[in-house]
Amino acid sequence: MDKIADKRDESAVTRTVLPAPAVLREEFPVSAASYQTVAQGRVAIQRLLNRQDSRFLVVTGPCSIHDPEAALDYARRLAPLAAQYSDKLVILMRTYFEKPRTTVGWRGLINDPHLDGTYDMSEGLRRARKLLVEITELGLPVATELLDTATPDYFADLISFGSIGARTTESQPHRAMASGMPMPVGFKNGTDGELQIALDAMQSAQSKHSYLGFDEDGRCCVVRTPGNPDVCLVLRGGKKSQPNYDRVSVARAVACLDKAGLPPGIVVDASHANSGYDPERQPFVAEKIGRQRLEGDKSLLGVMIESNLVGGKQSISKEMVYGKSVTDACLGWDETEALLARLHAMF
Ligand SMILES: O=C[C@H](O)[C@H](O)COP(=O)(O)O
Ligand SMILES: C=C(OP(=O)(O)O)C(=O)O
Repeated sequence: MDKIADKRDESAVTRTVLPAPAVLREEFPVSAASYQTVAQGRVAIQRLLNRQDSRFLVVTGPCSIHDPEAALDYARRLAPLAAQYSDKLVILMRTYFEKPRTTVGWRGLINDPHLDGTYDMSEGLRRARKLLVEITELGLPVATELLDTATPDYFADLISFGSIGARTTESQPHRAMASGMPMPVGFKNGTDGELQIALDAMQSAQSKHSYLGFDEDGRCCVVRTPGNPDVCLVLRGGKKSQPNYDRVSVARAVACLDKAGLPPGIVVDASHANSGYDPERQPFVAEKIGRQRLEGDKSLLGVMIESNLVGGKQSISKEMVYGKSVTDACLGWDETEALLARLHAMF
């Protein structure tokens, strides 16, 4: 009998060992100030989810962080506003270090911190953790997308709100990972606008799971989770320019949550398909959500904004503009500051 020729070259796959999570946690420990910020951020969101707090949630920051210095600059501008508006708004900074791509492209600071295809993930994880410590020390809580199921081991202790993205909401490993996260987690509807996968994900994440993961020393282990009671739905629109934040879409989402026995908490991503990928439309969407909420739709907990120091986006090159997105186009700082003031005045 002919032998089946196996033409795969297994030596073509290489592996580089990373520092264990415990090593980075020791290198960049959580200070007392950071601990307090993270805990207060988590409690604030839990209270919004449980209707014990009627403030409006605003998660704002870069689509992706590629320059920690610019991100810290953004945080230093946002932190005083978050404190100033804290009577009516719960403001978190969007600190996204991992990017899911439709096909291929730069995958974020953790994956490729030098933006040159060298994939120095050890440095990427260090930069991400260091920045999270620095931002939370300013008293500003942060939100991030939990994209790779292993990376939260390196920084979950610094995050107040996690998000599972449109491309991974249907993934079993992400649901299981979210079920053990120590912070509230929002699940996005699918890129095609499908809500059901997010509802299923919320139900799954509320349950206990056991899955293959890692301990703080990086050893492979069975991770057993208690289930995460603090979950919500994030509406991000469907294909390209198909928004789902209008009254009818929100009412439909609330009815679906109710039918599934899930809490009626909804956050609206004012970017992506909800703004037709036009960053200048985000204020319109965010203010519309604010008005819908004021007019009685209490299921609307708040909004997410993609914003940076400079509006728009740029390609990765040798001469990049400071504070400008290298992934989706963002709203500029001045417009963001004005939007926050208007949202504060609205409530
Ligand atoms: O928020 C970011 C992007 O929309 C997401 O990473 C997909 O980007 P892409 O379609 O450019 O790959
Ligand atoms: C990738 C993102 O969003 P979505 O999953 O909705 O595409 C994001 O918010 O960075």
